[in-house]
Amino acid sequence: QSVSNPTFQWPNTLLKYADKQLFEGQLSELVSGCPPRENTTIPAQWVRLAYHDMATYDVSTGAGGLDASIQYELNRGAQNIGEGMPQTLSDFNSDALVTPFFGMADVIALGTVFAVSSCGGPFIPYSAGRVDATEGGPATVPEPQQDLATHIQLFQQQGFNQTEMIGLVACGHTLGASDKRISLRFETCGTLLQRMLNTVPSTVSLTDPITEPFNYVINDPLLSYQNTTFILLTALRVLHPTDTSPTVTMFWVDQEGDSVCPSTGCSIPSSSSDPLAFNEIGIQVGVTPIRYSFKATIDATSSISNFWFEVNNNDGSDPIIVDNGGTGFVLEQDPALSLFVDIDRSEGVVLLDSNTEFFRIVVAVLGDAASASTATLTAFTPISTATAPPFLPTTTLINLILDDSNPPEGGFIFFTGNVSNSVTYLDVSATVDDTTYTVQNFDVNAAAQFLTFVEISS
Ligand code: HEM
Repeated sequence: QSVSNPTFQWPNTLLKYADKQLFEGQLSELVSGCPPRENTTIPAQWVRLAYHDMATYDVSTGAGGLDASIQYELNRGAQNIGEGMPQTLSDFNSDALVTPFFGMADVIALGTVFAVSSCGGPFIPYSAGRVDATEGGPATVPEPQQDLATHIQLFQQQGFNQTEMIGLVACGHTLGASDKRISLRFETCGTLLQRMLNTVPSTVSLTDPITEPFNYVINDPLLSYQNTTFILLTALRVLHPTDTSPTVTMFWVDQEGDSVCPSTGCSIPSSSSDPLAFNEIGIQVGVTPIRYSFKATIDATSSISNFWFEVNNNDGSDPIIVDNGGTGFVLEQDPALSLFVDIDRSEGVVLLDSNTEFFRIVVAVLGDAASASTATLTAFTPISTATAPPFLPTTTLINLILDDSNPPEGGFIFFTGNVSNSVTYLDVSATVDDTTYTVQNFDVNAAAQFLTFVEISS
């Protein structure tokens, strides 16, 4: 039995994150088992919020739709009444899921996928890429005292005909306080709810729907410069039936020039293999995700141009080459090897007195000490500390300083700066003489598990 799930083409930060949240993410735990809250259920509150957010869509102008404008629309009397609305947004805020490329609107849609599934409804194929509004939309949520003609007209404006309206209302309302969950299983519920979630402003384009976890997803490589070598950390998520025990090998070739790798490439076996936990949606797929980790030591002079993997199922079948659709996983000199967060030189710091933690980030930049150079971090914090919606992430610009404790070495200079442990993503930028290098969407959580933590008591 072979697994033939869709192929993931790296790098695609949005798709990779969407796959991870859909099949491994913890948001699903908040609605596991269709739990009650107040006189209703959490899933019902999440789905109602998604509909009310989407209900601003106007098919004639292409404006509105699922865009998180609901964050600014909660003071509209009858339309968005109820504690379930701010509570739902608070659930989403506290899960720290938004990123610079995945906003609250994508979280609202993801929440509906989990909510519907947890109450016995169908799996809704998930697309990401929504764009968050910065203000409220028109007040076009249908109200119960309006007549049928008004409801029909409002749904038409939202892109749904009369039959679809009846279907969508039925699918949504079986999630509420009443216990008639049966109609969620209507075949059409999945289709109608998917359309509801994918009703977005006409200027927005969504990813193709994700229906299954991708085969072979790699972790973005993490680098460190150490004593004439690059240390490269990466990992490959492999899905396989439980009756095989594959071995996975990483290969790479160097930059043209001084070759130290044989013509077949340098290679190393995985340093560890660990089962990954899929969430309730992921488990339904029925395969075991395993993460194979790699730590490659690469001669810094011959360097690396691309890498790939060989998955051997050890069952007599030919090994599977995982090479990103033929190109390999390419590391360009600029920016990947010219500017990187140095994972071994960076560290976690625990302040024992206050029991707080922060990260001391060290950035390696190609250049010599005499170069005129500056470096900055843009730090992204997903969780808002606001007590009521809108819950908005914050970004902070941090000027880095030359790092005394990491003097220039191997053609690199090292900058440092501290970021709070509530930061999840970093953009890094450095200018050396007249050259600017930038790295976007560095995943702090993914890096944090490789950091050394030091404890200090002042
Ligand atoms: C003519 C259109 C609609 C009208 C007039 C309407 C009206 C209402 C009203 C009055 C409530 C009770 C709110 C409360 O007091 O908590 C409600 C609940 C709900 N509605 Fe709608 N609705 C409409 C369409 C939809 C659609 C299309 C969906 C989703 C697909 C939806 C999903 C829900 C859910 C899940 C609840 C239960 C919320 C909870 O129990 O907290 N509704 N709706």
